[in-house]
Amino acid sequence: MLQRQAIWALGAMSGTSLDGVDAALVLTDGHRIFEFGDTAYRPYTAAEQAVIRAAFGLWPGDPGVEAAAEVVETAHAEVLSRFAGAEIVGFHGQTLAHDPRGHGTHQAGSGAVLAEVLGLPVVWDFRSADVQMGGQGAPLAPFFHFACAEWFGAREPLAFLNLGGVGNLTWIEPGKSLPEEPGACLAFDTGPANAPVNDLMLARRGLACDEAGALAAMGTPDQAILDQFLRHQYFFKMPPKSLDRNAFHDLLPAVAQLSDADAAATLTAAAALAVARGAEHFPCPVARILVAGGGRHNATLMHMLAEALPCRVEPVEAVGLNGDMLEAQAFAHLAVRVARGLPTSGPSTTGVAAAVGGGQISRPNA
Ligand SMILES: Nc1ncnc2c1ncn2[C@@H]1O[C@H](COP(=O)(O)OP(=O)(O)OP(=O)(O)O)[C@@H](O)[C@H]1O
Ligand SMILES: CC(=O)N[C@H]1[C@@H]2OC[C@@H](O2)[C@@H](O)[C@@H]1O[C@H](C)C(=O)O
Repeated sequence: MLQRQAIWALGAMSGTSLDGVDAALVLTDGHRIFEFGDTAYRPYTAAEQAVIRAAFGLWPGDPGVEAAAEVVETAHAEVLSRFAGAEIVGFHGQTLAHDPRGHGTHQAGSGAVLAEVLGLPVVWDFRSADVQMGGQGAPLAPFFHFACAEWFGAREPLAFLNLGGVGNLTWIEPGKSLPEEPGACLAFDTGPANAPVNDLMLARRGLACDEAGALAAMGTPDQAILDQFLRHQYFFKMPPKSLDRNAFHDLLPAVAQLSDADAAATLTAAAALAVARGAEHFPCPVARILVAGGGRHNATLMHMLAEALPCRVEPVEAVGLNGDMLEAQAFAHLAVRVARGLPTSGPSTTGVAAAVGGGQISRPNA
């Protein structure tokens, strides 16, 4: 593999919401993105979701983990074998447990199994090395975000916001320096994003989410609850920082007395205000925040973000990116970085002691 040559890499991500597997082709040399290629999505069946969900919080060797890994491998093999032309695969797997200061990090699914099935080198286990060197093991998308900013010709500082179960921000100063050098990127979790609203919708309405933010749009946020929310110690920590998923466990009980619409409005406003608090940590202001992840389909959340932030808030589609595929594309790009010995995280993105190239590479035996 020539060091400078761009190759087609195939990335795959199975997110925390457990809806399915996203896969995408990227032409990259590990530094620059030259082209985005085909994408595909393979939903999990309800039965598959149940097997994986039963293994949430478990570690390698625990009962139930092997079954979850098999489901993850089968779904990935199915969707990834639809593609032709890739030279390498970046396989994130499904995070079952993440405890950077304790056990470590655990993504289900073996890259070695996939390498055999696909007949391609597979880069996987992207997060362990970072955690072992004292990093948070997440987020890993920032160096890819940096390459995206260069790809669409950004000249001013900007930020990417991912609105999944939690929110995370990457602040970028394009052209400033290579992303492996501190100063060009700063990344951190903002706080809860879609997860509390989803939990509320499930508990009160039996629905998976607040479609387009329609319920929240009918309610009024409760200011006292929001004030209390913003006093949480997480907002006073300096980035890079990542969220303990249980850190905001008292948010849902706090809205128990509110009507469905007011509760949805309050939780949606909390997500937006958490992002605004996060933006206060940017080393310098940005003109725009580009939003990826499912939360950008929530019009009420997007509206509240625009109100809370002193800059433009736009879906990543505004610059020609695909907000549903960004994470899969990130692992395609990161796979090439790993194969070429380039770092995948650094002190300003995960808090790791020094820039580190995570991931192991499995090659087919034949
Ligand atoms: N049309 C919609 N209206 C409202 N919310 C939506 C819509 N589509 C997606 N969402 C929200 O986005 C969530 C899924 O987001 P996404 O696919 O980015 O999560 P994920 O990648 O699994 O999570 P993470 O990035 O935390 O791993 C859904 O659970 C829902 O809350
Ligand atoms: C441990 C883990 O799987 N974290 C995921 C999760 O999903 C979104 C957010 O939480 C982010 O921190 C990360 O994934 C993205 C792709 C990242 O590492 O950048």
